[in-house]
Amino acid sequence: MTGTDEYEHANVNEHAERADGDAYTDDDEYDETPTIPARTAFRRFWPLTKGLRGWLVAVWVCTVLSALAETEAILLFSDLTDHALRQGSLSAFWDPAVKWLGIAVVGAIVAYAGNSLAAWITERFVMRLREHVFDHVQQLPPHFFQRHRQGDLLSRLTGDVEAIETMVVSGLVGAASAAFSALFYAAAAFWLRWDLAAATFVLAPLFWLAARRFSGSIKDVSREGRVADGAITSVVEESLGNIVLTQAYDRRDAERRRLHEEANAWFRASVRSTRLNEAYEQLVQVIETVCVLAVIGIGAWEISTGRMTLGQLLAFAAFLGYLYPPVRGLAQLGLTVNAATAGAERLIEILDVRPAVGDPVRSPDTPLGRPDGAVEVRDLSFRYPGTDKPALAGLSFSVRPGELVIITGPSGAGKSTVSKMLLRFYDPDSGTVLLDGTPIRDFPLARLREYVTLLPQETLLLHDTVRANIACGRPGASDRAIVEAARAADAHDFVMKLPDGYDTEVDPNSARLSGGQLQRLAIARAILRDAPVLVLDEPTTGLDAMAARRVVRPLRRLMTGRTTIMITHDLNLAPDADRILVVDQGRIVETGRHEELLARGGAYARLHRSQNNALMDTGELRLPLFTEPAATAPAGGPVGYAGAEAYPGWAPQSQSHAHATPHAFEYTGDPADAGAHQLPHQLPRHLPGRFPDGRALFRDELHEGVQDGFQGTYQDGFHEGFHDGTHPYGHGG
Ligand SMILES: Nc1ncnc2c1ncn2[C@@H]1O[C@H](COP(=O)(O)OP(=O)(O)OP(=O)(O)O)[C@@H](O)[C@H]1O
Repeated sequence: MTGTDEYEHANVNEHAERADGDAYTDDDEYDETPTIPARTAFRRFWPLTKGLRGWLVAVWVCTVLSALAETEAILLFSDLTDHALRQGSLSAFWDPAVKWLGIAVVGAIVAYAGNSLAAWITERFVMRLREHVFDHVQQLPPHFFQRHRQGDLLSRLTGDVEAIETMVVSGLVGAASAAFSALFYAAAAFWLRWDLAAATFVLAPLFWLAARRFSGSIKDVSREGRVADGAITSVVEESLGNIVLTQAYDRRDAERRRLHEEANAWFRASVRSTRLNEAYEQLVQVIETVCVLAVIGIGAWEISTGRMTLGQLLAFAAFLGYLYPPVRGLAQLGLTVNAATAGAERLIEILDVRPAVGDPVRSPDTPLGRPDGAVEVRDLSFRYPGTDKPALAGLSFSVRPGELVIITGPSGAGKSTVSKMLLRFYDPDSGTVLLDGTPIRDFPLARLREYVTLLPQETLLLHDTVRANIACGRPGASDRAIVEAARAADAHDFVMKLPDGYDTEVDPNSARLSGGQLQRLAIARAILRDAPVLVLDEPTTGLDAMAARRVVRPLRRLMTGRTTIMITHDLNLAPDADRILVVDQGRIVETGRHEELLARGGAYARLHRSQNNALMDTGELRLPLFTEPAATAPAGGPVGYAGAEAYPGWAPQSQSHAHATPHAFEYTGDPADAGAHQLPHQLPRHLPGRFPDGRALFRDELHEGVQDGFQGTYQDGFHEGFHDGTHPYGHGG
């Protein structure tokens, strides 16, 4: 029994088993957390105790032994009173005293072992539960996070998780020990004087009535407390995240008021909760006093008639003294469990939100290898959960391997939704996305996202070193590969200027890096990932003209040789695209090349005009992405790159229908000496090569002027490298 075993199979997501198969969505229920009975909540989390249950039994055994030891000690006390104390005999003292001491020592050891074990089980359970909920939350669709306050989610993952522990583990252990103790003390009391014990137990239901009276209110107030706790965390989190707005607009008072309001709710719930618990405690004290007085009264009468000794009465009173705490504990436990149910409800609410997508149920008939990158979107329609308006309505397009397709259109047209479909953040309501002819639903999610890389609008950073931030593109990448990727992304120079170079810690709010630098780190990460399909969501948005200019070259290196779908408002890159799709209201309204669309004078021409009036000149962005064939290529061969086969070992790979030019050159010679063959320098720049092992080679021109290349300083040349950051044969140039 290791504690971690088996539990992975525990099914806490009970909704998966629901007979009616209802898919919970979080649309309507999140506003008001559903009320769940304690028993249902307990059953829901019980599976997480798998592998810990043996230890729970061990704790119970310790509890039983410890209760037995206490019982025996009380009986010895009665013996001492009647024989040693009343008769004043020292010789009658030693025997029971030694026994008592022995029992006390054994009892202490057992109690220590039991309590330590209980703490271990408790913390293990909390850890599992937190990981389980965290894991689940990480699979939830993007709109879940847009709609829910992060602070509240944090509070659910911390406070509510701990609350559930008091219900499942501590609750169970507490209930068992209280029940065993109560049973032993009651049995001992009956054994001493059954009639006296029976008279006392007549009053026991009073405890139960008192607990019942309070439990509902305590659950309500706990729920209010948990909600207020989430709200406080949210306000603090949001306020700190918006500190610039707060300071720039002097919103300190407004933020303080917001915190005060939430803190007030917490304050009221907290005070009410303490008052209720205290009232319950005091009521129970009074009930106990009534019981004790009843025993002393009956006892006095019994002693006066000679039917009872003083030692027996004292032992009896001691049993009652021991008996009440567990009885009270049992009733109190009901209250604690009820309070914990409020936390459980909040976690179950999250656990019931289903991930929008999952891995394919059965593996495809043919194994899915690395695709070439042909993307086909067929008749895609999609509505975000909880909305009436479709975000996509019958959208279709296809992209051949290596092509660049730009998706543009007005705000809210559905462009980013297309990127979410390509990465399968959501499945469409109808239609399909195919990658190399295979529906993307048939790819395991992890595999799909390895083949289709997203460069999102906002640059996402881990709170870690620069090295780790690049390496997360391909976990396990060598340092050399990381540095090469950073070089290809034009990030190496600025990284080296950071205080600790690649070991400099950065974080999402780091002021250390500019927007353009962050974007270049993201490009390095994507280069390292080396996926055949790239989805770029507004890669230059938010950057000023200079910064945008600096990311163009690394972006080109990234895009070369990959299928690229670029979502952008920025039409400066449009002349380079093999095809432009203009999207509006979830449909494609125009498609064609830049010049054709401009000549047509339709939606695209209007968009282009409005942008040109609005945008600053971004100069270099207008450079064509793929330069025209080099004049030096020998003539007389296939269309576009005539005579390319004249270069030993290399042949043109595929051709764009738009340009009738190859997208790449493929090494067709002996794989054994692939590394020894450079792409012939006469071949046009920007065209990638591919080696038989599938690794793509990029080639591009260097900056004008002097720049650090792979192995030295270059001037007006070009260099080559593998997209995975390794370098085949030194450098070109
Ligand atoms: N999480 C969401 N929940 C509900 N509706 C959404 C959600 N995200 C987007 N939408 C809606 O879907 C439609 C398409 O949104 P999308 O983000 O794809 O547009 P876009 O073309 O990328 O816009 P922009 O250029 O402003 O980024 C819009 O009407 C938008 O309001």
